[in-house]
Amino acid sequence: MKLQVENVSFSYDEQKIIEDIRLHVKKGEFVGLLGPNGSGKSTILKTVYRALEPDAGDILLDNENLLSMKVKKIARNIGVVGQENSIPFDFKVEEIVAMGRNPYKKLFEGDTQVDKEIVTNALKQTGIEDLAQRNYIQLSGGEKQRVLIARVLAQQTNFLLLDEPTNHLDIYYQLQMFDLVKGLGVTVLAAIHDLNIAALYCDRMYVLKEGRLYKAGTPEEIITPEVIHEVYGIQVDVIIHPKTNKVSITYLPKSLDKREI
Ligand SMILES: Nc1ncnc2c1ncn2[C@@H]1O[C@H](COP(=O)(O)OP(=O)(O)OP(=O)(O)O)[C@@H](O)[C@H]1O
Repeated sequence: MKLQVENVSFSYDEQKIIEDIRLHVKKGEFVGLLGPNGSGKSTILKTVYRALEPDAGDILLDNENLLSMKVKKIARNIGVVGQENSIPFDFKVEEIVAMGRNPYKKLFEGDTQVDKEIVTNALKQTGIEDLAQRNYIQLSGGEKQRVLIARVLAQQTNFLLLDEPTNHLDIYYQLQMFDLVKGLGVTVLAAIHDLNIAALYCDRMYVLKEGRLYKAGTPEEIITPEVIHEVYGIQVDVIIHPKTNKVSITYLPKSLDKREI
């Protein structure tokens, strides 16, 4: 499943939020969206999962126009883990994960044995079997996030859109979740703040600045002291880590003595 975003723009009232965004994600690729707060990462993802309608441009999923695709078809093709964890009613965890199966059902159709096995498996994969009978509303931020990741796993789509999917998770679960998603081998477009995590998992990345694409490339091409300074205005040190063979970044705070930098 591949995605093409072609010259997409979006404004709230008169204010341009993203402009002329061109990006693509090849089948099986893990692509990161980076950029400072407010640079437009969520807005791009929202236009792809149709929460927002672009003012201009096209979005194609496997060459089919996503903007005219039926909602149920989109739900069978695209799984979304958004930033907000709110669920309008207080369902049990297991019920929320089972909602991942809805795109495959007719109205009022119950869960089949296969659905139940898929849900059990998603609970296991995310390590939340113990939470299955708990009420969602009572969970911590990180637990909620794992429930929503389990729901998207139960949805079994070939394409995932992730908007900072692990921002509430401790580092153990962050790595577990990214390993899990990477292991699925599906196509992924993910907004990620943590540059080290992005470098570990992304095949390619796009950097946004003030609603426009600033640069695209591999983690080695993007995560350089120059680019990070231009985009985030901070000093960093970057090495290729001998164990991971991936870019590893150290932040150099302003408070550090200039001579030490
Ligand atoms: N409903 C809205 N009405 C007006 N402006 C909005 C609305 N939602 C978002 N914006 C603005 O759009 C811009 C882009 O926001 P967006 O959420 O896409 O950024 P982001 O890169 O995902 O940021 P973050 O890293 O903080 O999550 C911001 O300046 C934000 O204030």
